Amino acid sequence: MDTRREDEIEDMSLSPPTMGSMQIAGSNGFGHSIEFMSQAYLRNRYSEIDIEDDSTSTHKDRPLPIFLKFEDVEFKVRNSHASSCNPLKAVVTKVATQLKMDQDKYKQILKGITGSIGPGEILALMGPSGSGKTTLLKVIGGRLLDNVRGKITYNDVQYNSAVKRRIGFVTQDDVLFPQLTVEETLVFSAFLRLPSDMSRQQKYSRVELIVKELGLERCRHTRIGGGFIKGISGGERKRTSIGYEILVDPSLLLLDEPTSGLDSTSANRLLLVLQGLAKAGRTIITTIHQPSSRMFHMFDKLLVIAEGYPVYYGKARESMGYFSSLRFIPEIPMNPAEFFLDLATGQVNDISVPEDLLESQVSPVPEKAVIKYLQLKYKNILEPKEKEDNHIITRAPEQLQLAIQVKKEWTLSWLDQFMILSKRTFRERCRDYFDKLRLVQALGVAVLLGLLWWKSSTDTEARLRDQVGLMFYVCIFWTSSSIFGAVYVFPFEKFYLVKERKADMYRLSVYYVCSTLCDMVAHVFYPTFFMVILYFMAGFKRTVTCFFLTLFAILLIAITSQGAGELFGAAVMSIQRAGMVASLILMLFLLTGGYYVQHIPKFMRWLKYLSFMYYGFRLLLKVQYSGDELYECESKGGCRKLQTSPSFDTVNLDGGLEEVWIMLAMALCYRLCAYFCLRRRINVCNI
Ligand SMILES: Nc1ncnc2c1ncn2[C@@H]1O[C@H](COP(=O)(O)OP(=O)(O)OP(=O)(O)O)[C@@H](O)[C@H]1O
Repeated sequence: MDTRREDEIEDMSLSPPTMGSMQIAGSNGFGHSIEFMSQAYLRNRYSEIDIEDDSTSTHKDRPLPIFLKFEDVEFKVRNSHASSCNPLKAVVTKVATQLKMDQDKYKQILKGITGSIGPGEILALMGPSGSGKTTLLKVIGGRLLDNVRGKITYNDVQYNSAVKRRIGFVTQDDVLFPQLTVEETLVFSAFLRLPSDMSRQQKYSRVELIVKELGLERCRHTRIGGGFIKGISGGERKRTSIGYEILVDPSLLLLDEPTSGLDSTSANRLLLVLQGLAKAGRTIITTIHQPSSRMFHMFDKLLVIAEGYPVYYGKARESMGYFSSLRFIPEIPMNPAEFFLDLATGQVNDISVPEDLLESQVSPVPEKAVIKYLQLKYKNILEPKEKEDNHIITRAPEQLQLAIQVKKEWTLSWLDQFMILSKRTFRERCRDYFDKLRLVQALGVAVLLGLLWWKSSTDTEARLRDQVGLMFYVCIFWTSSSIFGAVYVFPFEKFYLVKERKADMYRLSVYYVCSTLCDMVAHVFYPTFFMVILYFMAGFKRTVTCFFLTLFAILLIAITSQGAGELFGAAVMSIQRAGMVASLILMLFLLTGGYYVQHIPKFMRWLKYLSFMYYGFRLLLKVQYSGDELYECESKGGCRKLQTSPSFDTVNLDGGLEEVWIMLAMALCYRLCAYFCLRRRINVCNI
């Protein structure tokens, strides 16, 4: 057994090993990384490293070049399209589309967009808000597959799971775990995504290289943050998101608004990084709102979209010339991006317009007319461009076409994925602020209950009643605490899960098992601390067996409730609705738990058999009061010792195995249902 290997597993995200021959000398500054990036390009750095060490690249050579071509791409959605995570609506939409029904209810978002891009190039998608940039990016990235028309090819091959692995997608909102540091984020991603034939040392080195390439050294040990947690800056967050994607050396990198929220200097630096990545052989497409003139000149190609139609596609540096040739000329000095956006929204206040457009319209020219004019003009010149693009695409080498048709396989075995993901999940959940609050709450409530029920006994009927009341309260407390502790997990992690599943990082079953087990630690430890405090303060039966059996009953309640919480969360997948559903069901379980109502009418009796609180409470009673004595439980709560044979409503408190089996079966059943709900929900979710 390789002991070093074990140590590395233990301390995966701590100090990465030194890089030996790959150590990059120089300052930690971001500017230096850029310099480094261009040097990397000039010396074909990735290939050199492969020869020297083979430790930084996923592939033997530079990223497999991807020639992307999209022809006449159209995309539509139903007008009444609601939550994309609603499987029922998704199925109805799909069926309606296939039957070609409800055509008028569709909204056309992309209306015939054509273009192409090769390795080493950056294509900028520009257009006003709502014009369809993100949608086009998602269609190209294979994130929207239904209702798409047109042809999209990657080295002349259509989208498939092998192509998917070659695509990196940086979403507009950075989907990163707030509790992890920058380095942990990258290390865990590297361990989950890089192939198993790469050694740990090589994976660390790859992270190290990315950290340096993207100038993340200064914040590598800072948490990502967000919400209540103070974390890294917006620019650092964006660079971490890019690093997360380029870890696996994608050939096609798609970025949605990577500069949004950044100041112009940070945005400019980010684009320099992208330029470096493109020069290293990647194909890059980015949507961008208002780049500065300096940034604009870093793009190789430009696609301007207005209301879903293309109004310009071609070399970025020729774009001004194109609009001038149409006689759209700015009357005041304007940044090119600003000029194109004005045109794409049809606002021509400071722009002189062609005479034929002026003649056919009233003054001032309506916005719609400008957009229509631009679309028509673009259509007329589209033909020759297409021919030129075809020429580029058909030159894609044969071997690339073959190389991309690799069958999809998981990079790691189930167990390996489990080992890495459970470590990440545990670390991330342990740092959760709310989890710590739950522990404080549990300990506080235990002390409070202990003081209120100080040394309670079963000497008199009234005292017995008190103790039974305490038991039911404990039952309620752990049911609600565990349900609410679990119900938000999947709705909250939905976006992380969708993102990582789209990148094929791990199997859903691995995620589910890791999530359940890591959460279970809290669901086991917190009730244990709680019971240690409460049990002896409240004066329950003082025998070791009784203590452990009571603890076991509480743990069973907590674990079954956790399963129920997971199921409710996975079924609704929305933070607001999950809370509401959990409260309603909890109330139902509480009422039918056997304390408030015992003589439930026959037609409603089935409810109590669904309530695990009913079985949990019975189990607690049996543990505390089992023996020779028989107790009669009354409708107003409480039980009393019986001297004679039990009456009709008497519960025989011996045993308890039946309740244990029922609750174990319920815990398992809830989890199985939760897993299938999660699978169903996540597969139709989109980000
Ligand atoms: N699933 C959907 N259901 C309904 N409408 C949608 C859907 N997806 C996109 N749209 C609509 O399509 C249009 C284009 O959206 P898209 O997000 O692509 O625009 P965008 O150009 O990226 O905008 P922004 O710059 O503001 O991000 C918008 O009007 C949007 O409301």
